[in-house]
Amino acid sequence: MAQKLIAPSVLAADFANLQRDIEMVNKSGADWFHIDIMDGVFVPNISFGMPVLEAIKKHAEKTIDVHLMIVDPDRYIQTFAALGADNLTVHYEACTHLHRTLQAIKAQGMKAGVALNPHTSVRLLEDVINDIDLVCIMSVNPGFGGQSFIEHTYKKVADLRGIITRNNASTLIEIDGGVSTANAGKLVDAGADVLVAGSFVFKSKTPEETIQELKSIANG
Ligand SMILES: O=C(CO)[C@@H](O)[C@H](O)COP(=O)(O)O
Repeated sequence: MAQKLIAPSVLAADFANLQRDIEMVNKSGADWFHIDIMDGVFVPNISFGMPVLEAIKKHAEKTIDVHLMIVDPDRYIQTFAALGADNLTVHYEACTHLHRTLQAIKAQGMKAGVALNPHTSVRLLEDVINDIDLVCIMSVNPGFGGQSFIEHTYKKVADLRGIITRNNASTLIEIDGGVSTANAGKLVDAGADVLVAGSFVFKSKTPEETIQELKSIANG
C-alpha cells in the first residue's frame, strides 16, 4: 500500500522564526509543506502572499502544496507555477469553469487539486475525478488554523474513496483542518492519503516528534 503523507501547514509556524520552522520540517518525516494563501474575500482572513512563499521556497526541500483560498484563482496559476508550487489546489466554490482551471494548472506543470468546503458534497466531483490529482476535503471552515475537526468528514472521505475507486482514478485524498493523533487513524481507515496538520504540529513542544507520531499512526 502507498505511504500515507503528512503535510505540516505553515500557517501555524512561527513567522518570526520561519527559516527555523522550515528546516525542522525538512529534517522531519513530513512529506509536504502545506501553504495556505488567503485573500480576505473568499475566506474572512488574509494569510500571506508571494514574497513569503518565495522565502519559504528558498529553504524548503519537500513538495510545495499550495492551497488557494482566493476568488478567481485562474488569475494566479502562472504566478504560483513560477514561484515553484508543485501542487496547486483551488476551491470548487471559487471556480466557474473547474475543468478548464484544472487543465490550466496542469499545463503549467503542476498537480491539480480541488478543495471542498464542509458544505460541498464530494458527489459534485464525480464527472471530473479523472482530471483531479488531489481532493482537499476541508474538515473545518477554511480561513483559520486551530479550529475543531468536523466529524462528518469521515463520511465524506469514505464517499470520495468510493467515487475514486468506481472511476479507476488515482486522485489523492487530503484532509485539512483540526487533524491530530486523535483522528489520523480513523481518517486513513476511511480512505485518506494526505493529512495536513497546522496547530497540532507547530504548537507542539516537540514538533518533529509530533510529525513522526502522525506519520506512524497514518501508516499503521
Ligand atoms: O486551510 C486551513 C485553514 O483554512 C488549514 O491548512 C489550517 O492551516 C489547518 O490548521 P489546523 O486546523 O491544523 O490548525
